[in-house]
Amino acid sequence: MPLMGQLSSSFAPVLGVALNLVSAVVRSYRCSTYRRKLSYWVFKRYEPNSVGTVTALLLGVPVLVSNIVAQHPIFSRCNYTHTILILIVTHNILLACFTAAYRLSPFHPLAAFPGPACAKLTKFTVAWVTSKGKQYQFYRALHDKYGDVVRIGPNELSIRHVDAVAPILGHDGLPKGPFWDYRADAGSHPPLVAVREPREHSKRRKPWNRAFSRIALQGYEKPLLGNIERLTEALDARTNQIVDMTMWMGYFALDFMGDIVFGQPYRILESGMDAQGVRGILEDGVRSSAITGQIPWAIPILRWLRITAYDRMKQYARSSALRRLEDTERAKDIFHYLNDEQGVQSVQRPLALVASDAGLAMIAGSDTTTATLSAMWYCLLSNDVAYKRLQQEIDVAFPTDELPTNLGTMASMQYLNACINETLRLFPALLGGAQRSVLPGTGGKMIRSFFVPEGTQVLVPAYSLHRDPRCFSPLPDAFWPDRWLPEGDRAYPPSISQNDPFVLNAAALITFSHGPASCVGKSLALMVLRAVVCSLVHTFDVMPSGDIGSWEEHIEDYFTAKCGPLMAVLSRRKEVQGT
Ligand code: HEM
Repeated sequence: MPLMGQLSSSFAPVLGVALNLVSAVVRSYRCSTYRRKLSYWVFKRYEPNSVGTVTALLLGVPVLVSNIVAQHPIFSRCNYTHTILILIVTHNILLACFTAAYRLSPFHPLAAFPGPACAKLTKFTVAWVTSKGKQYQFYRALHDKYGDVVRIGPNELSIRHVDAVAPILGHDGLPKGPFWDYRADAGSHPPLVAVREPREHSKRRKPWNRAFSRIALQGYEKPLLGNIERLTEALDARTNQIVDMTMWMGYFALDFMGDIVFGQPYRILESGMDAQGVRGILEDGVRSSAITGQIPWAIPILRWLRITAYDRMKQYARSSALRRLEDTERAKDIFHYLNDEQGVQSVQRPLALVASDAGLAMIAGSDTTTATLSAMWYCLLSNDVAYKRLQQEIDVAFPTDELPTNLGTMASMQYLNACINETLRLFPALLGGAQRSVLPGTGGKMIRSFFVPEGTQVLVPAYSLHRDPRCFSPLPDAFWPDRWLPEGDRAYPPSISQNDPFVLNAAALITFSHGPASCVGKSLALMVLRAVVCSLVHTFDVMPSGDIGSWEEHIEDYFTAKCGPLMAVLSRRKEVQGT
């Protein structure tokens, strides 16, 4: 007998029983049409992701109908437990099929938007891509293939267009999306970045605005220069050896942020090692948060199973906050403002809330600064012409051998700031962009010429937008700081001519986001970037060690960028060549 025939004859009875079973279940379900329809309708209409609702729909509904279904003759040999199990399995298979069919169907509100079927079907696709750290490349490849608007989830769009920046992120834009859900235990306080309700967010941002006022920033100058001095000393002790610039930028960022957030540097620069494993705690927390943010309904389950690194990061922030409270000589650090130690507010902020926000300051400040500084070294070490030109500008501005300390002078240095802008463009620390939401009940939103239905999540993918030739041309993928200079000061590389069309759309630079939830620490970040690069380029000659060409390929995107090692050799400059 041919193989197919044998198979069909042996499987026929099994198949028959299985089909009979499914048809019995379906027929029995007809007795309870309303309940079956209820769960499908709820999923179809709301695609819920709260654990309670999902559990009720997946398990509760089959249990509810079990009494009726159990009467059917096909279940006569099954005990009650088996009947329930069969019902749960069949119910969920049917539900998954209906949901999948609906998400791919022309009846879905986002049916008109192109995208890969795997992303339209489930957010697990982006969660998986995120777990590999390649979200930013995934989005870019999708935009290159499908165009400016791509469906990246059942209910989510990525929009790569400068005209989408203001409607999504701006003052009349959209509130934050469910990426930030479940960041705090019930009754506890999410950090500022996770506050989705716009009025609450604006209220919570007030102490942050005080922490980054002009006066407050002046207070952070001394710790900044102190930590740069320690960084310079640590690198000076390692001149003519191979050092990992990413690692040292990370050590600096942690020490500095520890100093200005909690008034206590971790002294990692002095010891040359992260003995408490602070960097690991923060990196694991951010990575876990980036993945689970794609499937936020899973967070309570992971928390219940005690397997979320995000909570370890929160505990760490809390213990740092408690230590800071015991400090009798309280500096005017960020904690000072977040804890309202000036007594500006009529109501004292709860410690849990202050700890949550202080933890955010540590993470938001250190990860992003590390990634941007590493990227800046990569750009400079790969571009000898730019490095030399920057060194020359620094030498002119700071002609003595002393470490540069005048932060005002640095702010006005044209080429230094052009190099920083160009790094922020090519390597935004939040590569994928931040999610916003068209809330249910709002009737939808027009973004450019597209109508985005309510219940849709949207983002502007920073990395893809920053490399869009319609916004930055020529050489959108290359490090060319001159694009940020006035026309007369630009030097053109041989590959391009002065007659090539030039486009610089600064509105498309969203490294610090845009609008009411944009980076509150932007001024501090720029001050730090200028001071670190200025001091090190002034003091050392930094050379790449080996081939650093593939550094860019190893960047991982866990909401904030995680950069791989960048090996370099530093030598102390004999004397500054100032004029
Ligand atoms: C190069 C360095 C930095 C980059 C590229 C960066 C980028 C960003 C971006 C893109 C956002 C917006 C997220 C969103 O729209 O949902 C953000 C928010 C934030 N950043 Fe930064 N950041 C940097 C440095 C800092 C520093 C030094 C701090 C200081 C503590 C800081 C504190 C914050 C806070 C608290 C938020 C949340 C703001 C809110 O939700 O209102 N950032 N940052």
